[in-house]
Amino acid sequence: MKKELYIIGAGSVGGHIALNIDEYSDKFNIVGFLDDDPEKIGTEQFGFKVIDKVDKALDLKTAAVVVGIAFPKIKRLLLKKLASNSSLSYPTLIHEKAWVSKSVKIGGGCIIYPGTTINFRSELQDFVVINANCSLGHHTKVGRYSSFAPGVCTGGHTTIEEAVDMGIGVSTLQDIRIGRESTIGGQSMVIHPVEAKSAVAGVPAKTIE
Ligand SMILES: CC(=O)SCCNC(=O)CCNC(=O)[C@H](O)C(C)(C)COP(=O)(O)OP(=O)(O)OC[C@H]1O[C@@H](n2cnc3c(N)ncnc32)[C@H](O)[C@@H]1OP(=O)(O)O
Repeated sequence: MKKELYIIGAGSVGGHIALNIDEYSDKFNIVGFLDDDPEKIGTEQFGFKVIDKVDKALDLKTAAVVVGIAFPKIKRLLLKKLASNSSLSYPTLIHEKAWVSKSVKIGGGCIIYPGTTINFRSELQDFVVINANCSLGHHTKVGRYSSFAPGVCTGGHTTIEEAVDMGIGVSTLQDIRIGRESTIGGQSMVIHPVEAKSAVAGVPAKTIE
């Protein structure tokens, strides 16, 4: 029997999952969205109803939930709130056209979009979103809640800590560490370690104000 699946966030990530769930898994029936935007509640988005606010998930019993939100800090805040409902489960969704090497470890609640490749001995913690056409080099480590926009390429042994926002088309040199809660601007080439809670951009990536 298929399990009921709620999608949190009726935005671009949630919409992508709603429209393409059959390419991720045949184990779920989407019930609808939960979203805090009052203008969306009661409307239909991407073919499914926006049923209620996110808090509704606190009352659900044994449902599966996908957090369709890319912004790491919003994702983290929301998941900390939902942690009080221990009956929720968070499946990891990997698109059928992603390639994941043997020996890769992927935590719960992750979303891996099509076209992405993840090379050997990489590790993704919980609630990581990897958008389309990313290439994660061998031994890449990604901390929980971090998100990659499309086209991010990591060199081997890159370490990305918790809740990092990797902008569209970012690349990293091998052996780079990016500190927690940092933001990396689109199309940046990261060649030096990035301190926690900083914003860097450019080629090579430098701190921006
Ligand atoms: C499918 C999808 O749509 S996924 C989402 C795709 N979108 C992204 O990935 C967005 C990535 N975001 C960015 O690159 C943003 O510019 C950020 C987050 C790095 C910075 O945004 P803000 O904090 O608003 O910075 P702001 O626009 O004020 O720019 C600050 C300075 O950094 C520079 N800067 C900003 N982004 C970049 C960048 N990507 N590369 C080089 N320089 C940049 C600006 O030119 C500016 O420089 P100045 O002070 O000399 O004029």
